[in-house]
Amino acid sequence: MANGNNPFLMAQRQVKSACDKLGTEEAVYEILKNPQRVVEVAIPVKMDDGSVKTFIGYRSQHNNAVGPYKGGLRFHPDVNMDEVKALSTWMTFKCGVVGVPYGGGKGGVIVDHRTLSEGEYERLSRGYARAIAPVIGEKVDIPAPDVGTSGKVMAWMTDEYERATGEFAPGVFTGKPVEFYGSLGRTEATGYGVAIMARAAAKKMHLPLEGAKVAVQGFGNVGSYAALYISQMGAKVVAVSDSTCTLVDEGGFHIKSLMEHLKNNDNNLTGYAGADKELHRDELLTLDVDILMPCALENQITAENAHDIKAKIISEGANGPTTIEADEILDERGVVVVADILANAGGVTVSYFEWIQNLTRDIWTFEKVQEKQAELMENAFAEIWDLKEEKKTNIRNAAFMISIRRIEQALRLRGLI
Ligand SMILES: NC(=O)C1=CN([C@@H]2O[C@H](COP(=O)(O)OP(=O)(O)OC[C@H]3O[C@@H](n4cnc5c(N)ncnc54)[C@H](OP(=O)(O)O)[C@@H]3O)[C@@H](O)[C@H]2O)C=CC1
Ligand SMILES: O=C(O)CCC(=O)C(=O)O
Repeated sequence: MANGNNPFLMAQRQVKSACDKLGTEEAVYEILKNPQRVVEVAIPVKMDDGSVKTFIGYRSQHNNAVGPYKGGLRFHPDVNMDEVKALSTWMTFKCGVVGVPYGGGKGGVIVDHRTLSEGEYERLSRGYARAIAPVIGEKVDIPAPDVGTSGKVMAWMTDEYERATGEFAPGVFTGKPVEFYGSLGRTEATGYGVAIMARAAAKKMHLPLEGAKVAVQGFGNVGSYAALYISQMGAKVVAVSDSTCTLVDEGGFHIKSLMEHLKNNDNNLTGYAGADKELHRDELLTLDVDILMPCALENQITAENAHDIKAKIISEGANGPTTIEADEILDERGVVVVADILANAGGVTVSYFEWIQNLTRDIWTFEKVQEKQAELMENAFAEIWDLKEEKKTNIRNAAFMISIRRIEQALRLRGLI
């Protein structure tokens, strides 16, 4: 990994730049530049063939001045300590952007879960939950799904945590299945938010959403629902991709048919009969569209391809999809980038709603969840847009600035600065 594309260095530069623009005292960056704790665990798993394999996992707890650590768990072969540290840093500022009372955390395991049987996947998930049980808790650190994990994994982990501690603690993980203390609207939440943020940016730019062309990179939890909701808002999703290919349909995809195809095709987009053509997966980013939604992994939009991006709006479903150099190029070219810590904050927002329901034993309707999510994110967008205009900066910097102001207050009131 080139140093410039190390996500943790990138996260630190983003925080520093916003602290400088705000003129905060040095102690603020000094505290926020590193996670408070990073735990590495080795998880032995009995494999189906009788052998034992040890997997390495992490949990990074960035800052808890505002509230318990909060953030997802990633199962992916490229997981590493710096990535987890970066993702936990972004979580702290994401929670500050939408004003939910959490700090940032993130975890991961180095594994390609698709190579595991269902039983091995469950034993690994349970092993990870047991390993981090001493450092998490309903009011300490609350993990959630990310790449390679899902509601099913959160249910296994909640059960394992409860067995390990002897407590009934449904609020220790969020993103659980609705039938197992999950919240209606959590599965859809991140993608829904990415679509709402694209719509808010389009309105500011006087770009009619009706018929606007959209490309969505990554068709997992975030990408598929971002595609579904933006198409329901009137836009035309003309390209989607996953790690196997890019599919193009100039007439606009029927998103629910694509989601159905995935279920019947080993979770791969390739081979979908309803597409005009199939391209290499990376070709999606530079297609001639109005809105681009990167919903896969970090470092996708770089100095190498930023000049070729045709979209006028980018709504970042993924964490860290745009490098700092690419951000500068996009800024110069007038492309509006709705930054990850705002665009994908719908997930943690509805995780917060799930947690409230768990702690109070309440159950909210789908409509209530979506209405409250939309209101919270639209208000955050409006506040950040106004600050961006006032300070003549971009959305990312303004989002970090608003968040840092909130965290700085908590640090001060706790007597840490
Ligand atoms: N889940 C959530 O609530 C939240 C997730 N995020 C972020 O959103 C992003 C996606 O997460 P999520 O949807 O949960 O993960 P999933 O595992 O559900 O989906 C990931 C998707 O990205 C695809 N993908 C992987 N590599 C590439 C690539 N190089 N080009 C194109 N597609 C690729 C995968 O394809 P394949 O299946 O073929 O591997 C899959 O379709 C991550 O950055 C995550 O951190 C942010 C906020 C909340
Ligand atoms: O739902 C959550 O708590 C966190 C989701 C997440 O990992 C993220 O926003 O990147």
